[in-house]
Amino acid sequence: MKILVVGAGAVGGYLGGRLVQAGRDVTFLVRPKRARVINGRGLRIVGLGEETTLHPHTILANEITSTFDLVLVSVKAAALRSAMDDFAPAVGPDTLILPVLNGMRHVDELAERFGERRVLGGVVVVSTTLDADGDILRLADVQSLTYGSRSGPPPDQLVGMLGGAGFETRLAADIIGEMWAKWVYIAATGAVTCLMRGTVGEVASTPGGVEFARAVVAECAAVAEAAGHPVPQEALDGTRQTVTAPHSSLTSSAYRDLIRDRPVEVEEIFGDLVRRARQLGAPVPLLSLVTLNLRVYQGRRA
Ligand SMILES: NC(=O)C1=CN([C@@H]2O[C@H](COP(=O)(O)OP(=O)(O)OC[C@H]3O[C@@H](n4cnc5c(N)ncnc54)[C@H](OP(=O)(O)O)[C@@H]3O)[C@@H](O)[C@H]2O)C=CC1
Ligand SMILES: CC(C)(CO)C(=O)C(=O)O
Repeated sequence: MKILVVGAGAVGGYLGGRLVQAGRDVTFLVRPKRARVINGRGLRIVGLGEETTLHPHTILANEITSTFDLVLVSVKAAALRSAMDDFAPAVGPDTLILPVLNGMRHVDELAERFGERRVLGGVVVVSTTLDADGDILRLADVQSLTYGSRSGPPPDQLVGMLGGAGFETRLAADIIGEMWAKWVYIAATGAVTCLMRGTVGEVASTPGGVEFARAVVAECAAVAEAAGHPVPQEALDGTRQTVTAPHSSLTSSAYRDLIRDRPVEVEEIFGDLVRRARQLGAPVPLLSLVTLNLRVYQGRRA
């Protein structure tokens, strides 16, 4: 079973790297600069006491000559459109496409381009970033991938392809519900950390911080509920606990991008949630505020 990982960044490099370690048939679709790094110093996974160097197969867009069984899409939202052009030749009649981007709207873009049936839903929980050397730096010991079909039959063939490779995997019956739950989690974590410019713990240990974080979670959860995908109580309690933990060093990838002056996935994580909330009549003053705040940031960068 041939897997093409599109984007060897923090998420794709980590999951793809684990699959390489487990002996799976993995190729990374990369752009020339990233190819030079990986072909020079290797694909390195570091942090939390680990220092792993791998030498995976890499390929550039113009070198794709065959199709793959699975395309794992792990680019940032802003790069999705050009990535779709790049990996299109790798998509054959039976290829499945599994995106792991945060948010929801990438699924529609992929389905519009490649067809509803082959585009799965995916939720990844890792905490990784690329360091100055281009190595994949692990920030927390969490790694899971939940995936599932959005409409067609369950993709049972992926169980063996992705399972047992050093990260948890789960084939979900309701992947759209799981994506909403993750969206609530990431939007809440992102809003708290980006708006307050601090870690979860810094916000929670400041007077008013816990109340603020709770209000953000309530807003996000109300949108999911209004959209017909209420977050299960246990997951919601977990999110609330995570974003109000006083000593937590947790941030979000949106916040990590913000403090490094990189583009933030503003529209995908926050703007799209606000848009849906308005359509559904759910009040979202805090999410509107973080969206405006980050749009100003994004505008200044442009
Ligand atoms: N980091 C995290 O902890 C988590 C991130 N996510 C989500 O996962 C998604 C990916 O994030 P993350 O991995 O952090 O992002 P990164 O920026 O670290 O990685 C994205 C990678 O995609 C590559 N890329 C972009 N366009 C192409 C292309 N056309 N062909 C090949 N490679 C391409 C970039 O390479 P280049 O060097 O060429 O620009 C880059 O290496 C986002 O939606 C994010 O929200 C979800 C959970 C956790
Ligand atoms: C799970 C979490 C919060 C890990 O960083 C994430 O998805 C993100 O930051 O994008």
